[in-house]
Amino acid sequence: MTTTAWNRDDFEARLREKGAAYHIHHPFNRLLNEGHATREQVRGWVANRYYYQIAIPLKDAAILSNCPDRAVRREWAQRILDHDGHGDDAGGIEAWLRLGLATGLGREEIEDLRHVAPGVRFAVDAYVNFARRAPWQEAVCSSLTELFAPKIHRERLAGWPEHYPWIESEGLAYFRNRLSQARRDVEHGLQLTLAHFDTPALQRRALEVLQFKLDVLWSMNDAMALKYGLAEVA
Ligand SMILES: O=C(O)c1cc(C(=O)O)c2c(n1)C(=O)C(=O)c1cc(C(=O)O)[nH]c1-2
Repeated sequence: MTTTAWNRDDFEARLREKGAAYHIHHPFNRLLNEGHATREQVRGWVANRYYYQIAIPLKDAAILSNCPDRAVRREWAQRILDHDGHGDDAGGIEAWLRLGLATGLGREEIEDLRHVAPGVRFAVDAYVNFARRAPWQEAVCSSLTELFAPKIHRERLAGWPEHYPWIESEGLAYFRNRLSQARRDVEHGLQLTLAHFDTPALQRRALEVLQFKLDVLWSMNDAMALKYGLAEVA
């Protein structure tokens, strides 16, 4: 067992190694991003992931409610505005709904959550509940799967127009917006995590927390694979 803490670079490298378990490698995500999904699988994914999208601001509000540091709250609050929208910006949840419409889903069937699989609901709720109950620094750390998200968004932007020409291209705006937002968010979350988790025990805990969040995303994909199958289009 380690008796001294990793320095910041080594600790960051350990966190980044966790990317090997990111849902980018899940068979259901591979089916989607390699272009083998049916329309029903694509629509099912978008409708289920909507439940994650609407949970993110609840999760971020839970972090704010537990965080006594005003400077952190000032910066973190931006995430809620990004998703819920503000002023002329309709926000990420609305962008996700437009993605759904672009795939041929109706707004009502997305918003009423009729397609959401129980396992997706449980996994997402576990993430929100974790943020409500854990020390705010752990909840911040759990957002660090976003270290790995720009790659998965870029894969969709690069591949989907060719794989799924039936999706109206404006629908992909969500992924474009997230490229810059995720970079900014992850920089903030990462600096907070590297500063706070500075003993061997805390650093081990940070890796456990990140694994928990990876498991949330992986379980969502398991539930979607069970519901929509892993059969490829011919
Ligand atoms: O499409 C994806 O694969 C993906 C993954 C993740 C993630 O890694 O948690 C997020 C998002 N997208 C995303 O769009 C997003 O807004 C987001 C916020 C968070 C978070 O934990 O605070 N993760 C993610």
